[in-house]
Amino acid sequence: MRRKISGYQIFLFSLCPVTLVFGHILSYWLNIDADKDGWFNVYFVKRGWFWTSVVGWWCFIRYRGLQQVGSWKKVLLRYVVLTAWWLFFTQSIISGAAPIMDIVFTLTGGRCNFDVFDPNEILQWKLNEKFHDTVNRRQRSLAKLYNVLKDLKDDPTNMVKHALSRIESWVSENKDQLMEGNYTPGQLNEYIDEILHRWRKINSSNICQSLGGQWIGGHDPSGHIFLITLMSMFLLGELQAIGKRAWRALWKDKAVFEELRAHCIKILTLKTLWGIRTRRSPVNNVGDVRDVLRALVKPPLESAREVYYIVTLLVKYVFWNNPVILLVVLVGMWWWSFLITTIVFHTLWEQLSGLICAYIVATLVYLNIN
Ligand SMILES: CCCCCCCCCCCCCCCC(=O)SCCNC(=O)CCNC(=O)[C@H](O)C(C)(C)COP(=O)(O)O
Ligand SMILES: Nc1ncnc2c1ncn2[C@@H]1O[C@H](COP(=O)(O)O)[C@@H](OP(=O)(O)O)[C@H]1O
Repeated sequence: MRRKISGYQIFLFSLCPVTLVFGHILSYWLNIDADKDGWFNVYFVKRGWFWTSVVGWWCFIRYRGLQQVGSWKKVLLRYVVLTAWWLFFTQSIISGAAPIMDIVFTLTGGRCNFDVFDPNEILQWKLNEKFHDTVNRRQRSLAKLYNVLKDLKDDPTNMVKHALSRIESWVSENKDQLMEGNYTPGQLNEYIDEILHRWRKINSSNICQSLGGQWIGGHDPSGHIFLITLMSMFLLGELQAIGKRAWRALWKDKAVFEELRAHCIKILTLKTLWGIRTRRSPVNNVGDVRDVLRALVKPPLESAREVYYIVTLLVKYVFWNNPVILLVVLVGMWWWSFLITTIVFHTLWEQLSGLICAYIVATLVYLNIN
């Protein structure tokens, strides 16, 4: 017999594909910049599986507890399947072997590139502006490349030493030395490339990045689209099981809002220095110094106490009693990053391959959750 798909499941299974189509359409109208090195990308999205695991498991523990062995074993199994797929697809877990996404990339003609100098500027010796997309990234990559080449100094060929001296002189902004050499920028790029590829098997984007190279040329399935699809479907998929309890808990605690309101009103109605009337001495009609001092010290202390109550109430309400709020915020953050990726990064085919690879596995896992 055919199982009925609920409205929630339609939402769960269509969120990422619909967002990809939506973002792709937006990309024709919008021309936005996204910072690859921004804190949100670096500390949240790029460590997304960590945040997703912590919030997902915390929600499960708070709403279901660990007593019902049957239920957490199923959750654990789903988590292990998704984690294993994420690891195989994006990380080099077996020493020397590349992750699936990097195997696809190299099989379709991609490689780690070291075109440091602009090959068209034979006399000028300019840095290749296409070598990494921002000045900061280029500088960081050059520093990495320099360190690697420096460690290869014992290489019998003169080439390495030559390349090394040239990058070093570039880094220290001494272009004159570059012009004196007998090489063209294009030849030097080739030397560096050859030396590094001969020295080490560069078969993953991680190794390439660690050497300062640029991972270009092949079909590069979007790691962000892949990871965010997997994370969103995990969080929203598990929300199916805890949703009702979470919703009830959210409204059970309504008294918290009254308490919060009372504390906010207290802060707003605290008497400040100019709100306090000092008692005047009947002898010389001068204001009482103690009143002034009290007015200086008391309001800040009382506000600090109220702020402390408010923060404690909020932390208890969100982190302890209603962690589903964290889950929803996290899904919102992943959705936003997904949208940005679809607008700014990769080709449509690379986005689609990232999506499909995560989507198929997550759909198989969550189609028969009950
Ligand atoms: C009830 C039974 C007990 C439950 C037992 C489970 C307890 C789990 C508790 C949770 C603890 C947290 C464990 C988290 C483990 C991790 O995942 S740590 C590693 C985190 N790493 C990431 O998140 C990296 C994600 N990033 C990427 O994969 C890549 O950067 C990218 C996004 C694919 C991009 O790749 P590029 O090549 O840079 O483009
Ligand atoms: N939403 C987003 N915000 C910022 N950077 C993003 C992004 N989506 C993708 N990127 C960046 O685009 C590059 C390709 O991403 P991916 O293959 O993971 O989809 C990565 O660069 P770096 O690997 O140089 O950091 C990644 O950080």
